[in-house]
Amino acid sequence: MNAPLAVSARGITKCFGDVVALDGVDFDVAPGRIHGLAGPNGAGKTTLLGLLLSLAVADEGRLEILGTPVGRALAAPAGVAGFVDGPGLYPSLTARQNLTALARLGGHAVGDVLEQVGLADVADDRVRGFSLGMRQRLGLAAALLTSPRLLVLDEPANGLDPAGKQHVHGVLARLAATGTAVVLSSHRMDDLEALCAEVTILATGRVVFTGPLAKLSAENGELAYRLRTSDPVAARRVLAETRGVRLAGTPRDAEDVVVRALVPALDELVLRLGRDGIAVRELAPVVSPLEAAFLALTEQESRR
Ligand SMILES: Nc1ncnc2c1ncn2[C@@H]1O[C@H](COP(=O)(O)OP(=O)(O)OP(=O)(O)O)[C@@H](O)[C@H]1O
Repeated sequence: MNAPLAVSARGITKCFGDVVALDGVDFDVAPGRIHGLAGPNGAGKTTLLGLLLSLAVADEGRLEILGTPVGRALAAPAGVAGFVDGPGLYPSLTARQNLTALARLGGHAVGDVLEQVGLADVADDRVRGFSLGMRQRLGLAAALLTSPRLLVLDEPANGLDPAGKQHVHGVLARLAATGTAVVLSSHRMDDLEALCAEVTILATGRVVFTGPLAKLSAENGELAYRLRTSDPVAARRVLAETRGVRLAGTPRDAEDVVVRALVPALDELVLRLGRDGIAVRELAPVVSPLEAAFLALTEQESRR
């Protein structure tokens, strides 16, 4: 028999008074997947993560976690770990003492998880003096102690420097490779693109996209690309003559142009430039496909 879905949500609705935080949300995550949750402020991301951690109960809908239907009790099913709104830590204890207090819950050795998140050198320092990024990593270590099969994280890269971020990404990727599902929210589209093969985009409590990132890029259509060539004047002439390519602006650096095109038209432009002896030195989307889709989809929703 196949392993059950880590998360299966159907028609989840959650209100706070008059505010509809989640409105009929359908959402699946398979084991071993890193699933990103994106959406503007107030879209419902934290509310959804809170339901996965059993910090709150949905008003309507059906939620199954690791194959177990979630009832009305505020108790997370076995195998779920994570945190929203920052990890709960004791500032007056050291990193090691914090984890030792939690380690009675089971699983891994404290030293091992401190090593995994890159805090071994500061294990015996008091958490009071920890930076935001260090606290985030310690929160992740606390979650790892229980060997979760579903890990839920709200903005895990918050406060992390680039090296710390890479470290945490590595930890999550290794965890997913062993079959743990990870659901994380982020406002950073580049982080989501680096980590997740699939995303859900929420806007005002509704799912406006859920599925593989590749599908999002394919559906998104025309993107803006920054183009740098060896001969900007001649390049402008070629692009004016190429069907399906539009000049969308000239950035501050006059060497570059911004063009809008679908991928086939862009291919044609590059081939023509080459045939005319104009070298393409740089060609990249101005905003990533995920960011472009995010903006387009969440804008549509807010106009409803
Ligand atoms: N405990 C609460 N009481 C009242 N309203 C709440 C509560 N929690 C969330 N809300 C409201 O529900 C909506 C969704 O909030 P939520 O925090 O889930 O959004 P979010 O996508 O995580 O936002 P952000 O990106 O700003 O963290 C918002 O309108 C918020 O004000």
